[in-house]
Amino acid sequence: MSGPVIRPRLLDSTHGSSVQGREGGLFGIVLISIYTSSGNDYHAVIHFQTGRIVTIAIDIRNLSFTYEERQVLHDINLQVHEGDFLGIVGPNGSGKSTLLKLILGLLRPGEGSITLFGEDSLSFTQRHRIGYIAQRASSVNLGFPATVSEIVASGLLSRQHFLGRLKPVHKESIQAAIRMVGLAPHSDQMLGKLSGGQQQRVFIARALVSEPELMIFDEPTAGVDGESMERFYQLLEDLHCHHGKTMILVSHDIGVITTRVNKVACLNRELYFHGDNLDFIAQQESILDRAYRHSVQVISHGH
Ligand SMILES: Nc1ncnc2c1ncn2[C@@H]1O[C@H](COP(=O)(O)OP(=O)(O)OP(=O)(O)O)[C@@H](O)[C@H]1O
Repeated sequence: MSGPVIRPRLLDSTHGSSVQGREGGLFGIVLISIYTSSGNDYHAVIHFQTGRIVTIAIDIRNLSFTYEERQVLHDINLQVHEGDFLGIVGPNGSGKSTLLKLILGLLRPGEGSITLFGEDSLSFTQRHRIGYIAQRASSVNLGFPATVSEIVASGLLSRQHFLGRLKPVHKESIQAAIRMVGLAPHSDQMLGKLSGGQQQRVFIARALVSEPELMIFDEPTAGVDGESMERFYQLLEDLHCHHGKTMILVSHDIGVITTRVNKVACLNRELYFHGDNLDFIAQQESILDRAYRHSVQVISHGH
């Protein structure tokens, strides 16, 4: 039998890593901790079926958060594994965006901790590993006079590149990101001339250009028409299945959550469910009933 595949960034021999194992017993997974001489403590899981070691991209432990005097997140424990496509669902005001802001290091946890690829979220320095796509309408001024290529190029700023000094390799990355989202014929067009669905894909290309491993989408289809939405979800599936991206998608649309993602988290201040989408579907009624406190209105578009 061939041994587990160990990804180089997980076990960096220059750090003199060692691996300790502990049987988890759940779903044929062994939890391991990898201690490095640099002091990082990476957590990972070994999947017996595939023999792969999978990094825990996000590790949220005992997280609580309060705005002024109002607690909006209480004792959240959640792990996102490399390769997950996690859908986060919950009613209005249930803390979904707040959770994303905490993951992105924009807010400080009141209690508990968030670890991104083994580093504390507040001191995380490898921002290019995470792509964030906000709600389209609120993210930029759509009248801003810039072409698709220029908007996508701005995604390289997080890696300290400057537009005037783009090297051929960066220009190729920009065009590759534009091709990936199917907008090659529009690369020189002004953003404001594109449809809502196309504009959304420009923002995805902007996030893709720094080659993130983890992509986070906050209500990405708000204001996007049905046909564009279908194309948009096909793109997400492609990024997940064929480009190996780890994905988090916040959506009110429970129909999308259950059919497009492979993991679901149901949030309303507390975490009411976290697990496989098929398990969520099987228990959906009782989970939503508890989480939405009997005021549930399930929006399903039957994708
Ligand atoms: N900066 C802030 N200061 C005070 N309260 C806030 C702030 N931001 C959000 N809140 C409150 O915290 C709660 C959670 O908000 P959050 O935006 O995280 O929820 P959400 O689940 O993303 O909601 P929606 O689905 O409507 O976007 C809400 O009651 C909101 O009014």
